[in-house]
Amino acid sequence: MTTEKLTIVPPGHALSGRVLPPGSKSITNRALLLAGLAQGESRLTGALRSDDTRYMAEALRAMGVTIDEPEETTFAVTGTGALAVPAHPLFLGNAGTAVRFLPAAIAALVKGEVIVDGDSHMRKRPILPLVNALSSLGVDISAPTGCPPVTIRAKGGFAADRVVIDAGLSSQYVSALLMAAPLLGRPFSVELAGDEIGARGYIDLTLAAMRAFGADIEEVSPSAWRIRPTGYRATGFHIEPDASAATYLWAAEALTGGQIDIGTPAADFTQPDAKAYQMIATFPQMPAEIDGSQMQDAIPTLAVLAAYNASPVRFTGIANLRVKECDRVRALSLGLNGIREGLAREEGDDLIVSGDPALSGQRRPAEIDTFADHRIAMSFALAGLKTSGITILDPKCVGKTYPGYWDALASLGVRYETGD
Ligand SMILES: O=C(O)C1=C[C@@H](OP(=O)(O)O)[C@@H](O)[C@H](O)C1
Ligand SMILES: C=C(OP(=O)(O)O)C(=O)O
Repeated sequence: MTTEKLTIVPPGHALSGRVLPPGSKSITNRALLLAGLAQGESRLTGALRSDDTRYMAEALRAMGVTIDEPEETTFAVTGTGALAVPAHPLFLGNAGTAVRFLPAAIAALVKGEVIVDGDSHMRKRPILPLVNALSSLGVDISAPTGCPPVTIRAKGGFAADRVVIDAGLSSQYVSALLMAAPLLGRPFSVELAGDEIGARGYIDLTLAAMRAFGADIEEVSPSAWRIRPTGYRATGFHIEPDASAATYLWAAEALTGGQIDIGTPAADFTQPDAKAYQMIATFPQMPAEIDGSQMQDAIPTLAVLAAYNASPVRFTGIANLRVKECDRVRALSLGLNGIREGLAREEGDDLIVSGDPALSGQRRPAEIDTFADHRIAMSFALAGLKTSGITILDPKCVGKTYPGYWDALASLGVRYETGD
């Protein structure tokens, strides 16, 4: 996909067929890291190959981990139980999982200076709560802007055995500290500063992956964990398909009245975004209010679907969508209002989508600014299934988590006009 823009041609028929979403980004990047921290060879199957997982794999390679890619969806990872000082700053694009997970593991294992950096979007995504938590553990770490780049002068361990972390902005800070904990020489406790945590399900994904690689975790309370210093054990690990990617296929099915077999029942996913399936199933009678706090990455999908719903939908609990790959609340309201003025409005951090089934079959030329955000591109493509004239700018940004997205829709009969 080298084209600058892509106009979706509404297929005019129900989308039916079989499309298997790629492996989970969240689980692949956890598994790559944990396998890289273990001694010996781990074989990761069902894995995602995309920009985000490439950045994680390249960073681990730069620190001495051997990673082979024998098949399209398999990584063979051989770790030594140690991480070397990389020769260059680690450039991690806009991969939140890599940028947030790596500094804690580096602080725990590396002896030397490491710079963790990302692209211009990542340089606007906050990391200060994690930096402050690591500082409180005696780690020499700085991020002058509160966002990457982050400089860690690592001493290979922490000076305390308990950390309190504020996860209001991102659960990834908690996951980072949890995954570093088994590497320390003594038991370590991770506690949340408040009860409020969006995306709690991602912490459960972290705990499950850690346990699969041999970690011993006691859940002291719903917001506190005690982890024994076991290190990690190399293992074979299968990664389930990506639930956030699945939401586009579920929504395409609901919008067009089709039947798309994604190969995995919604109830079988362990990722938080699978909860969106129930919401999508209510279309075109979606609820008047949807709390997005526990299925954040599915909100762009649900918001574009809501544009075709019979009644308005208010999305709440989505404040931290403003600090994702872009300000998603703004990108959604701009894109929806670009399709039809008044289709969406922001109220504080809530997004209200008015719902206009008459958009189906209309021609509404609109160029959707994706702000290089894969989820904005993938969700607005759904509008293009029903309304003609929807043009997605920078369509290749889907490579962050779903490089095969445009081909997947094409395999269901969707056609495109390119703007080149
Ligand atoms: O831990 C993870 O794998 C993720 C956690 C969520 O981010 P936040 O914790 O920053 O909300 C989610 O949006 C992101 O796509 C993946
Ligand atoms: C927020 C996302 O990604 P990350 O934080 O991992 O960059 C996402 O994939 O929607």
